[in-house]
Amino acid sequence: MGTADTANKDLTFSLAEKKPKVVFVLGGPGSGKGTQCAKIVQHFGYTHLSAGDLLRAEKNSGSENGIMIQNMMNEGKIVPSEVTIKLLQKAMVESGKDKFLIDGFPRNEENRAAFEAVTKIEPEFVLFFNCPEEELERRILNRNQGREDDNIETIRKRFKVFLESSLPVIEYYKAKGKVQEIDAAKPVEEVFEAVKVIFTPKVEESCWCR
Ligand SMILES: Nc1ncnc2c1ncn2[C@@H]1O[C@H](COP(=O)(O)OP(=O)(O)OP(=O)(O)O)[C@@H](O)[C@H]1O
Ligand SMILES: Nc1ccn([C@@H]2O[C@H](COP(=O)(O)O)[C@@H](O)[C@H]2O)c(=O)n1
Ligand SMILES: [Mg+2]
Repeated sequence: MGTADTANKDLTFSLAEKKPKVVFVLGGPGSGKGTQCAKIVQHFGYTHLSAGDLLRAEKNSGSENGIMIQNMMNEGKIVPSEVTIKLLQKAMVESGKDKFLIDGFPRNEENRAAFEAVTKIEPEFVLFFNCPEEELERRILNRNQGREDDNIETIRKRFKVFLESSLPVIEYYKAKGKVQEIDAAKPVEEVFEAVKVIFTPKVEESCWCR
């Protein structure tokens, strides 16, 4: 067995031991996943891992996959799961934490099935930020963070990929009763009020009767 295979097995083993709590955060490009994750981190102590940010960092690190990642991102396409899952596993283990918001993953059926097969982790639930395309387009074109894929041509490709490949994943988790859907077209603070309700531990009704 090569050193890379051994390293991957070690990552898988470390994660399986920890049994981390995972929430998948999904929604169209520009729906506010990153914005709301930052707030959830502050209020509820999760660790935020954005698959897109990890891929951008990997691309910028000069890795052997750098050119492939850049080409896929510029086309709004989804990078093979093997690459993204390794980055996620490494980030989870290296963080030393056990409560994660995994933002922008799984983006397609391949991502979903491979993550489950490799890590054996089932998400606690899926947070889905639902927002109309015109609003997504407006937000991304105003984002100004220097992202190469924030141009109208790539935005439209990303939105098409979202409809064709990512929505079916959301439907898969809906059928399992795991989706918490939020109206993400509202202002940031209003969206976060709805998010807080989901993350705030529920007080059992029976507690009030005692
Ligand atoms: N509820 C909101 N109302 C208006 N603007 C918002 C809202 N939420 C986020 N934004 C703005 O929209 C832009 C996109 O937000 P953000 O980066 O959080 O989205 P994202 O879902 O992570 O996008 P991507 O999938 O492209 O990474 C940012 O400029 C952000 O400030
Ligand atoms: N699971 C994923 C997530 C992202 N990508 C690629 O990164 C781009 C940007 O993602 P954001 O979440 O930061 O918008 C995305 O368009 C994909 O090209 C991926 O391949 N797999
Ligand atoms: Mg983001």
